Amino acid sequence: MSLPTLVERENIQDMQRAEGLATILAIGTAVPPNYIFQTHYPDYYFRVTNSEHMVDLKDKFKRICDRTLIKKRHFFLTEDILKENPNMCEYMAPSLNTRHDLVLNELPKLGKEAATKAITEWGLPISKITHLIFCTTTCIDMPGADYHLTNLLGLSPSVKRFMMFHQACSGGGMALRLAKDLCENNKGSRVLVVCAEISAAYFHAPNENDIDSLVGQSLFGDGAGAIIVGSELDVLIEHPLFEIVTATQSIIPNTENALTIHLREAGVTFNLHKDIPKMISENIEDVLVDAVSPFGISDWNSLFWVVHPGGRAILDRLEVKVRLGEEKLRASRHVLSEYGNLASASVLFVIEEMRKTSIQEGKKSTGEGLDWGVLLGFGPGLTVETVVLCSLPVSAL
Ligand SMILES: CC(=O)CC(=O)SCCNC(=O)CCNC(=O)[C@H](O)C(C)(C)COP(=O)(O)OP(=O)(O)OC[C@H]1O[C@@H](n2cnc3c(N)ncnc32)[C@H](O)[C@@H]1OP(=O)(O)O
Repeated sequence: MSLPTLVERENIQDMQRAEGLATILAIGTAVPPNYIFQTHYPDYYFRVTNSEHMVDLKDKFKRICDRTLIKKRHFFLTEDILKENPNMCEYMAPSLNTRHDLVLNELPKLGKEAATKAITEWGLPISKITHLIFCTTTCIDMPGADYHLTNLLGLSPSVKRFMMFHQACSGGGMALRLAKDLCENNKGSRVLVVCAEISAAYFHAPNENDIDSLVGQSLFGDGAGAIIVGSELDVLIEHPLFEIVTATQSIIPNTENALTIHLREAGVTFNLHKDIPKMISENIEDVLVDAVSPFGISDWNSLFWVVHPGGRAILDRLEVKVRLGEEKLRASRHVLSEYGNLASASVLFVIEEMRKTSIQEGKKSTGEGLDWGVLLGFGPGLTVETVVLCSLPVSAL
């Protein structure tokens, strides 16, 4: 038998590719039941870390918490768990083993809760999931959370798994970028994306010489988001929510040390430069021009916006810089207020919030009635993940 010719090989490649854009087909989110109101958090945090004597630092922390515009955050960690694990409450004490042991089982379970909601909404049998992408900054272990989630959900043992460790807040956009490539290049594929974060990895006691870390303690919460992506839909069962038009990544010049995240014996530590909001806002217009001007769009207010709610100041500065109407970042501000910064999972919560309110408010499309939108994730680097989306008619849902 002769080997396939070049033409025949190209035909094989064509047959392997899907037609049409990768499309978001379902979304699910989950949070741990335990939550703390932000107004109560300074008292709680300084009490559980035995830091009540740091009166001035606590006052500063209260000021920071007030300025976050976060209402509440959900946490797997409880006061009882922290009492049983005092090394987590001592500033930078070796505690990586403790943190990993606590989180290892919980992370796939939280991911399962979000994924189950997405799979139920999607409507096809679970055996149709061909790929799984699991993204977390919370713990590094093998076999990873992708493997455990495969077992918990009962996915096929031949599901093709991708484990994305330690990608922080740009991880959600990155996972969507990978899902798009997988769907469009593998006919018939259905990709389950799960981003799950448990902030126990980066809970640290206060220290007056580490205000970056203190700022982080006012921001991060726990949550998991799941999305199913596919091309060439089964239109009788599947309901498209958003098309993924393009997905790109860029580095903001000269910001290498602005946001760094490290895995240490004390858990995940981070440095947050005070100027992160300024650095993002001053560069975002260039990113937008690259991403959406090829489609003839230059009016940023004609887009719907799914922005990673990294902190109130990031949203405020971006809104001013690109002259957005005050309602444009409503979904991002809502997620920040209700859950805090959920790192990689945040953008999935924002897109879920956008589709939910678009339906509730009788808008014509899933993107607040608009056709084109942009999803922005920000992570260490500073790295920006930009996903251009098209919304779809609500009437078809
Ligand atoms: C994990 C990832 O990959 C991506 C991420 O999302 S990382 C997280 C990104 N988020 C951020 O960087 C936070 C952005 N910042 C903010 O949202 C706001 O600055 C904030 C809510 C934290 C505070 O609000 P604000 O309007 O700046 O309040 P402001 O009154 O100026 O600051 C409060 C105090 O915090 C201090 N502060 C604020 N940000 C600081 C920072 N990054 N480092 C050190 N100190 C900081 C201020 O100096 C001030 O101290 P005093 O009260 O003693 O003067």
